[in-house]
Amino acid sequence: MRVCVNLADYEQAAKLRMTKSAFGYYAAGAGDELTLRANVEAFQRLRLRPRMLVDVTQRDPSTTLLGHRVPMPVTVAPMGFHRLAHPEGELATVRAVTGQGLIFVASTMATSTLEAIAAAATGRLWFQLYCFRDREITRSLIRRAEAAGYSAFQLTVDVPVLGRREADIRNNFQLPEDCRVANLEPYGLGSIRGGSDRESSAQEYTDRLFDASLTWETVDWIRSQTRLPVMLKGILRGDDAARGIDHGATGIVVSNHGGRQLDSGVSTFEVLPEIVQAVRGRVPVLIDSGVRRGVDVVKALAVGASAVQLGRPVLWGLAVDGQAGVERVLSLFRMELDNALALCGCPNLAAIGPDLIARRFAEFLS
Ligand SMILES: Cc1cc2nc3c(=O)[nH]c(=O)nc-3n(C[C@H](O)[C@H](O)[C@H](O)COP(=O)(O)O)c2cc1C
Ligand SMILES: CC(C)CC(=O)C(=O)O
Repeated sequence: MRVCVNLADYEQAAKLRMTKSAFGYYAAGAGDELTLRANVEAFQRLRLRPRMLVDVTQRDPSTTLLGHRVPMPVTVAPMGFHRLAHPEGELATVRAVTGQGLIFVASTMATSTLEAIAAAATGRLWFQLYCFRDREITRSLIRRAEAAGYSAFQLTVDVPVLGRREADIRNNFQLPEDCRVANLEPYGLGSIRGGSDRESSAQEYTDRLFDASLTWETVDWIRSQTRLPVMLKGILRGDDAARGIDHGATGIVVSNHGGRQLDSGVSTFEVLPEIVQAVRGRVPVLIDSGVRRGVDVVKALAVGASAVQLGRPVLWGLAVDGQAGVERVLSLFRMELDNALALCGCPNLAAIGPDLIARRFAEFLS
């Protein structure tokens, strides 16, 4: 096998190892995948103005997120069904992520229970919450996550219904028999199979069970159920971010679900300035969707984000080599970040500021 030297190489290597249906589920965006592509392109378009003649022999990319010290401003985004990539699924991922001191965000749709993930972890965990029509299920998930030691929630607000992921429809995506929605098993909802043979079973499952009537009142209700911090994941507008803070959100995750929901929706990086401005430093702003290079972290922080969340590349590492594959993906990413910091003249994250951002030539002339 060719050596993987960046995260894109891991995607190619993972594709060779996975079934068409599983790879399609991980890789796909909604519709024409316009937003999926725009996410990566938005990061790529921004150019940086590196600062010279700064002593960068000592470099420290560490930071604090919700009161917890982390070695770099990167968390692993919540993603469902890790066992499609590797038999050890989320357990391998969480060992790799927390082993490097990073925060793992466990998905409601994990193929290991949140309790088993917590038992395998050696560090900080957050729990991603989907709100079910049956509020008792949602309440029970909150209780279980608290009891298992998770320290914050990310409430996902961008899935009132699932986006149309056409790869899944074409492949009639089903979870294999040995992959279960483990957290939902106690409520008799562990299987994602069946439905129409022209649809994705994930679509059928979410249509049946997820609460499409989610509103700001639901955010209040979730907050009333827990004393833990609740971040809102899936915010794409400054006014929604400000409103979220009014409703007690303790963090904003700028996300379009990796281009899997509204196709033609804005890329996350292009709306980051608007959201940073609306938040005014009151809570941390995280960004995901399209982060593929260490230098993207510098770009996000220069615009005012506190951290990024890494999505699909972690699954590619898992598919290629289980825990070791995830460790290697994270190490590569960290090396890229370290290199970018040094070359920008930033010995630490405090040195990253808006002055690093190059204005476009057209703006120069106007
Ligand atoms: C295979 C897959 C499964 C996902 N499952 C969830 C999920 O269960 N809950 C959630 O809030 N977001 C989910 N997401 C969205 C991610 O949390 C994140 O927003 C996205 O992957 C970031 O984009 P990127 O993959 O381009 O880095 C999923 C994404 C992928 C690719
Ligand atoms: C089954 C889905 C709801 C999981 C998810 O969030 C996704 O596939 O993007």
